[in-house]
Order: sequence, then structure tokens, then C-alpha cells
Amino acid sequence: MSAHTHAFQAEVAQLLHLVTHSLYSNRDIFLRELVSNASDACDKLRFEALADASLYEDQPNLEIRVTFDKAARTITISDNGIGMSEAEAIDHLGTIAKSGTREFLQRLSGDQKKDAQLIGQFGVGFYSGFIVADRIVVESRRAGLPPEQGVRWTSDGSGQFTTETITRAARGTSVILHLRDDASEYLSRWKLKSIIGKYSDHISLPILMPKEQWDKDKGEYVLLQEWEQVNAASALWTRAKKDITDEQYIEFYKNLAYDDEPPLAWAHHRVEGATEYTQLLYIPSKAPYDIWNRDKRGGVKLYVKRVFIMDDAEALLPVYLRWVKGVVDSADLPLNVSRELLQDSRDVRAIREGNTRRVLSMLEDLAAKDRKPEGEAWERLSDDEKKQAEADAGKYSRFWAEFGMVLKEGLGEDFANRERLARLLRFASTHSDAVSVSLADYKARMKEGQEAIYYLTAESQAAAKNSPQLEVFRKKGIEVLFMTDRVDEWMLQYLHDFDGTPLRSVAKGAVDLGKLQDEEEKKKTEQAAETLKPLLERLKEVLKDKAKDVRVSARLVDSPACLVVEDGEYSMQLARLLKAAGQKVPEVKPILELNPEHALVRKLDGHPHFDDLAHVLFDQALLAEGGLPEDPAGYVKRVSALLV
Ligand SMILES: Nc1ncnc2c1ncn2[C@@H]1O[C@H](COP(=O)(O)OP(=O)(O)OP(=O)(O)O)[C@@H](O)[C@H]1O
Repeated sequence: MSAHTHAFQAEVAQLLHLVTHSLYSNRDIFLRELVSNASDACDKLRFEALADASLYEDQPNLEIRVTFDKAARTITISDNGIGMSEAEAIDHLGTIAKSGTREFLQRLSGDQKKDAQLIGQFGVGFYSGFIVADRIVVESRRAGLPPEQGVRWTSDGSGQFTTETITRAARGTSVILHLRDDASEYLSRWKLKSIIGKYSDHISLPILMPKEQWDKDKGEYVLLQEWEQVNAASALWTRAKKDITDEQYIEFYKNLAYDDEPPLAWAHHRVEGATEYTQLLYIPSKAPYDIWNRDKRGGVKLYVKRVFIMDDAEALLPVYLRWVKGVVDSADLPLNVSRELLQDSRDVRAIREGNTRRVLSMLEDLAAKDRKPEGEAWERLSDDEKKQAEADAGKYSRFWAEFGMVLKEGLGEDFANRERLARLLRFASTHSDAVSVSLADYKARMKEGQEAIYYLTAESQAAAKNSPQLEVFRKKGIEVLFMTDRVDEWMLQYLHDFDGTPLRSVAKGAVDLGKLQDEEEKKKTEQAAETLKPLLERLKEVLKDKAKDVRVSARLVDSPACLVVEDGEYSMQLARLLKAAGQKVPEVKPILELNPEHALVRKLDGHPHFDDLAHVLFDQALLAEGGLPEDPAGYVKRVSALLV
């Protein structure tokens, strides 16, 4: 039968180039990928056979076989799963269906170490065979097709591959790797078996390898015709917790998440009651490169009674927890459940709520252990407890740095858990450069008579720290939280109070420090407002296009002026963010507040360049606040005029 030559899709060729130039730091993973494909193929067969049992032909026992041939320098991974028709082989092994591929390729930086990590996250699946092979032959027959409609797919990993029709009695697929010269180490039963043990132990199908026996005459081990199962073959999550070691949990995670780093935490539970399911959920230690993509499907695999149903079942967790990885195995859902059905299922809703609660508990637990106990509390711990406390310390901070911004989305999305989510928030503040202050910490530090939790939104922590709006708070030692993430402004629309205490922006409305301001201070401000009335009126007139109002400030100590907006209005920062995102924003005219004590303000009255000075005051307040003067050239001109 004649062979046909096909070109790889451009992205595949590009990936192959990367793979063959061995960006992989860990070559062993090729076997994990190919075994995982074999297992997927068996899952697919089992799934299709639910509707048509004849697909099993005379082989109802699904299994994976791994063998090697020292003389021919080949490793063969075979499965009796769904198999591929010729058209499918051309399609599946010549293109990449995944939509993220192009974006992934664009992200590669050329820095080998970083790229290797990215590739690990992405997983190049079948093509990872070329890490160790310079030629791959795939022989396959799709379940349900006659033996004469088998296919042989061959490629040396350069730009093209060939296919030809073959006769193949066995259903399923064999992937034959012709090893590169530098990959001889894999021609060893021990080596292959140990890789399978490490990466594929949890695969729920038996993985078989031929037994080996010492041949005295030849002076070497030879393979027998007898097969032996080399993996535990019980899905990890179905085993009892006490029978699973931490290493096994971690290895399972690495497989599941394509992550080289161990997870920060995991939870494994069998949930009983109206809806029965097993959940094994992990909190990764690093955010994936596309964490911001809200369309990305969740990271939880769905099984029904141990039969794999689908990857990335987004209905099993709310969107703001899309970075959680894991497995849910339901005892109640029908096997033929589709994504659409999942959205409407009551059982799924119960599972989603249960998963959410579980993830939040894990986070609360990490948060509670983030700081090592000190003093007496530390001394009371046993040696083992100390070790554990040391291992746990800092984990929540790591989590927060990676995923905090995404967790904040939850405040707008998950009303039922808003209170719990609010407790998990962390901020930097006037009292802490580290992003580690919780709202509960803040409340515990509130001054006598303080009635609100104060915050400031800004472009960056540096900008926040130097903001004039903070001056009076600093003077009085009142803590102000810095909200410098883009989502903060959005989040604040849903977070009005915490534990009965309102949140208040220091850049909105008239500053009302309530009982924290003494009578004398209040009087002074009122008096200044009275005395400066004519000046304020004049400024209002000069700045009428820029400022909604000009008034005397109670917030300033060192700076001459600052800008604020009225309660309920978009903050200047939010208006800027929305504008940058191309959205229409209602015009926000700020209020200019003046420090009556400041020399510059005192100089204003009767100044020959009154108008220039007024505009400069306004523009400088805008700059200090993180904005830019509308007319930078005009600003420069005015400053120059004042300098000469
Ligand atoms: N052993 C096999 N039996 C049947 N089909 C296979 C087998 N190996 C690969 N395929 C087909 O080739 C496709 C591409 O495989 P590949 O490993 O590159 O990607 P994937 O399995 O979809 O994704 P990933 O491995 O990254 O999870 C698979 O989706 C599947 O359709």
C-alpha cells in the first residue's frame, strides 16, 4: 500500500522543533505523556461503548502494555483503547486542536529554563515522544473498523509525516519509539518500570510489562513472554486517605496539573449525604501563565463512578476558583452527562458549593498558619509541631502573591461566601510594606473612637505611600490600607463593610475622622474656610473647567493641595482604569482641597500670577494622585513662568 506524505500544521512543526532541541529538563516525562494518551484512549472507548458494547469486540479488558527491544532500539507503548482511523491519525497527530497553542508559543522567551517550565505547564502530549526518539511509528485501528482499515503513521519529527493503510488485527494503538543515540538508558526494564511507578501509578488501568529473567548463557537479562502489572491501578482518590503518602498525593498533582512544583495544600474527602461524591482538590503554588483568562475552563476533572467523563469541568467550581486543580468523582451523575447538562444539574450545584467551601477552608487553614507562633506559644510546641509550623509558615503569603487578585473576583461573584472571602484578603498599608494585613488585623489595631476602615486606591504601592491624602492619617497614627491591584476598585463595589465596620476611601468625600478629630482642629478648619472664602471663590472661577469645587482640607499636613471626589462617585483611579480599557466613563470632576497652613496657599492671595499658580496647584495635586495634567505643555509653561 502506498504511503501519503503530509505536512505538519505550522504550530506542530514549531513545537517539534522545541521538543527536539530538548528544552525539556526532565526527559522521563515522555512516557508519562504516552501512557496518559493510552489511558485516555481506553477511557474514550469505555465511554463510547456505553452506547455500543460491540466496540469491545472480544477484548473487554482494557490495558496498556509497555515493552522494549534492545536490538532494534525501540520502546513500544500499546493500548487496546479507541484507536484511530487514518483520517483521525492525520488530524490528531498532525495538528493541535488546543486553542491556547499559538498564545503559548508566543510566550516562549528563548530562556531555556523558563521555557521548559512553560512547556511543562502546557504539556505537548504525543509530541514529547520526540524528546527521546528520532523516529516514531504509530500503528492503530479504530474500534468498530475492520482490520484492513488500520493505519501506520510515521515521522522523524521534522516538517512532515507519512500515513499508509495497514491490516491490523488488534484494536487500539501502538506507539513505537525509535530511540536517539543518547537515549539508550531507556532500554531498561528497571528504568521504564520506575518511571511508570513515579508518574503513572494512579492510572486506573493495568499497565503491563514483560517479565525478565537472567539468562546464564547470554550473561544478561532477557524478556519473557509473560506479562506483569507494574502499576497500582487504583485511582488514587478512591483509596483511603491513610493508605496514601504525601509523595503520592504530590506526584498525582504533578501529573494532573503539569506542574513541577508541589502544591501548597490539598484536601481529599468523600462527601456523603443527598449528593455523594469524592473530591480531591489541590491549591497550586504557582499561577499558570493565563490565570487572567476568565474564559479558561476550570482545572477539575470529572469522573462518574471512576469512569472519566471530562477534563476541565468548569461547572464544578465558580470562575474565581478556576485555578484549583483536582478530581471529582460523582456517584450520582449519569455517565452520559454533557457540559450543558452539568450547568443545570442540582447535584452539580451541590458539588460546586461543597468544593467551594472546601477550597475556602483550605485557604483559611493556610492563612491561620501563615505566621509562625512566637514566644510561649512556640515553646509549647513539640519538635514535630515546630517542624510542621515552619513548613507551613509563609504558604498563605505565597498563595496570596500568586492568586490573591483572582480570589478578589469572588467578592463580586459569590455572595454566599463574601464574609469568608473578605477575611482572606490581604493588603499593604501605612503600617506594613508587606502585603499581609488582613481586615481582621486592621480592626484589631483600630484607634479608640475610629469608626471606619480607611483605604486608598492607587496605581502602585509607591504612589499610595506618598499620597497627600494620607497626611492627616499619618499624623494621627491611623492605619490606611493600600488598594493597588486593578481589581480592587471593582471589588470595592461589593465590599462596603467588614464585620460591622464600614470601609471608607481617604480620597472620597469630606474627611470625617469622627471622634478622632478634636474640637480645636474642627474649629480651625471652619475658621480657615471662612477667612479664605473670597480666595476659594476666585480659584473656583479660574479652575471651573477642571474642578467641581475648591475647599479647605482637613486631610493635609505637608502638601499644599490634593484632589478628592464625592462619595458615591467613581474614584479618579477607577476612571483612569476604565478609560485605559477603552470604556466610556462619565466625566469625573474632582474637588480641589487646599491646605490653609501651606506657604504656597498663603502666597496665592494677591499673587501676580494667580491664574498660573492656581492651575499649577491643581495639576500638581493631580500628579501626586497618579494622574497626568490634561495639557502637559501648558503645565510646563506655567511652571516655567513661575520659576523665572
Ligand atoms: N494512544 C492513542 N490512542 C488514540 N488516540 C490517540 C492516542 N494518542 C494520541 N491520540 C490522539 O491524538 C491527539 C493528540 O494527542 P496529544 O497527546 O498531542 O494531545 P492531547 O492528548 O489532546 O493533549 P495532552 O496530551 O496535552 O493532554 C489526542 O487528542 C488523541 O485524539
